[in-house]
Amino acid sequence: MEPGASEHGSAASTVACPVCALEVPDSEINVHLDTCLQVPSGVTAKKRRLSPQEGDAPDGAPSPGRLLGLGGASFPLFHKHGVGERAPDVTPPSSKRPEAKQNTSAASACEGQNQEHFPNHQPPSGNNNPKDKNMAEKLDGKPLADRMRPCTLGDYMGQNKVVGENTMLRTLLQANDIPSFILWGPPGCGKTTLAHIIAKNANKSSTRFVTLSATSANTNDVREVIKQAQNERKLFKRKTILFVDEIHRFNKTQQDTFLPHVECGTITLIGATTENPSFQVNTALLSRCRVIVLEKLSVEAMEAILRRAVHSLGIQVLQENEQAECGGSDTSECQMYIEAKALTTLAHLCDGDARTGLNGLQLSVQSRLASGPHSETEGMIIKEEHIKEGLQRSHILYDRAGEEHYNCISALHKSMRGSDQNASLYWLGRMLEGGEDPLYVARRLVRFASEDIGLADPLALPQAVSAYQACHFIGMPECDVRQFPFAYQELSPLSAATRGNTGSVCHVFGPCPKISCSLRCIQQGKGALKEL
Ligand SMILES: Nc1ncnc2c1ncn2[C@@H]1O[C@H](COP(=O)(O)OP(=O)(O)OP(=O)(O)O)[C@@H](O)[C@H]1O
Ligand SMILES: [Zn+2]
Repeated sequence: MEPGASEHGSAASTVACPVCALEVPDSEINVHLDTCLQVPSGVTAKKRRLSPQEGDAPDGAPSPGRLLGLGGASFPLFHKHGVGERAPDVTPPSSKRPEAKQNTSAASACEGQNQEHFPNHQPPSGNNNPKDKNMAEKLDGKPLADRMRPCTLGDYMGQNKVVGENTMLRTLLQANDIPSFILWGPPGCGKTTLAHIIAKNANKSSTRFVTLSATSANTNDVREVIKQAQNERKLFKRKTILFVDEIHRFNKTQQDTFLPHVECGTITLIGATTENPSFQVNTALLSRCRVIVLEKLSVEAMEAILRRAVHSLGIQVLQENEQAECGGSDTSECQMYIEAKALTTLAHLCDGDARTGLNGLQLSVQSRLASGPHSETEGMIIKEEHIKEGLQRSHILYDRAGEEHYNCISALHKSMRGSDQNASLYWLGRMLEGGEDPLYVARRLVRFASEDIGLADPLALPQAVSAYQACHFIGMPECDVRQFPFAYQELSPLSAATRGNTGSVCHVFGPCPKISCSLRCIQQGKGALKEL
């Protein structure tokens, strides 16, 4: 049957789908097309002929025709179009479509912030308090970090150098004049979140927002997006912003695909990467995009993010001298509290990674809820120890093969050069905890002994070399205890001595020689020397 032409009287209000040729009621064609166009390319024509109802996945499950969005939410490809204004797709529908990778709206993650959107689910058994049930419902389903993803720059904490008042990026965003740029920063510092905010606030009638993740997309997906972008520009005068998460995962050839299209403005590219773009992104692409560096979130920003989450869960922050009170005589009124100190500790421990912080909070709350009924006279309190338990060990960013590997060894070298015992101990601990090869660090110590101490103490080099050998013989995990810090213990005072500073660190490891303990103390700002 010819598309759109129907001779049957009864079919006057139906129209043939240009994709699968199925007759669909006029009013449902847009919905049908959304489903029909996005059936994975491998699906046979027979399967394509499903009616929209049949094609839909069962309640709650993402249908095959839907594209996975950030954080697991799903969006139809033409999400932005209202049914009435929906534009027909001009690309051949049979061509391969990106499956489960692309997403044209980043907006819906923000829905999660409203409590109504929390899915219904049974709370853990063993606790029948209705208030707690409510809390458990809020915490079930999507991870808290994803649910708390801010939608406005107002809720976006920290990163003032990049998006603070009067910064260039902020001004451009406010003017809806978005340049191509690459966001570079450690995990959980808000790269994806910033892209979400841009998507949410972009002028919908003039801008289309598409998301790809380089972890799952391939060159064909990129070409597809570019083809659509060209059509959108030609036919509807809409520009396309393409957000590519983890852009460093694309190899140089794949990155080349973007070049001419960024150059001529068919797409505005926003890339996000945790790796140094100078090494991982094509120079040609770099010259077309500004690199914007996001920093690890500060402890203050982390606290603000955590407080916002705590507030949204209805948990009250308990100051040091405050007494937790049950809201009423009825247990159902019982309030959950979190110690202010616990929040601060969490903010310190997550090392500027908001995702880790929020997920740590979620875990502590959930485990507190699951621990069963609590006292009827006292509210339920999340204490520092619960937080620590939730995080298990201090979260430290380390990447043996990437950027952090060089950052940390450089920091260790420089702290030793500066005779800063706590700092060098911290960096050493951080590397060993992160799984670094101890011999790599020991080799650096040898270099340090010859370069930085040199003839000021001729014994430095033999000591460093014997430390290297000791590590070589013993290996991890034993060199975590005494053996390995030995190298540090020997060298740092030597460095101190060469600078006329006679500080000794022999007692640094004190009664607890485990480097991980010292690390934790330093991270919490206590200082290993004082603590142990
Ligand atoms: N600046 C911020 N303000 C408020 N919340 C933030 C901020 N940065 C991150 N978050 C929270 O942390 C979560 C993770 O952040 P996001 O996904 O943006 O990290 P990312 O930098 O893209 O990390 P990755 O490189 O691992 O993808 C978000 O869902 C959000 O809840
Ligand atoms: Zn169809």
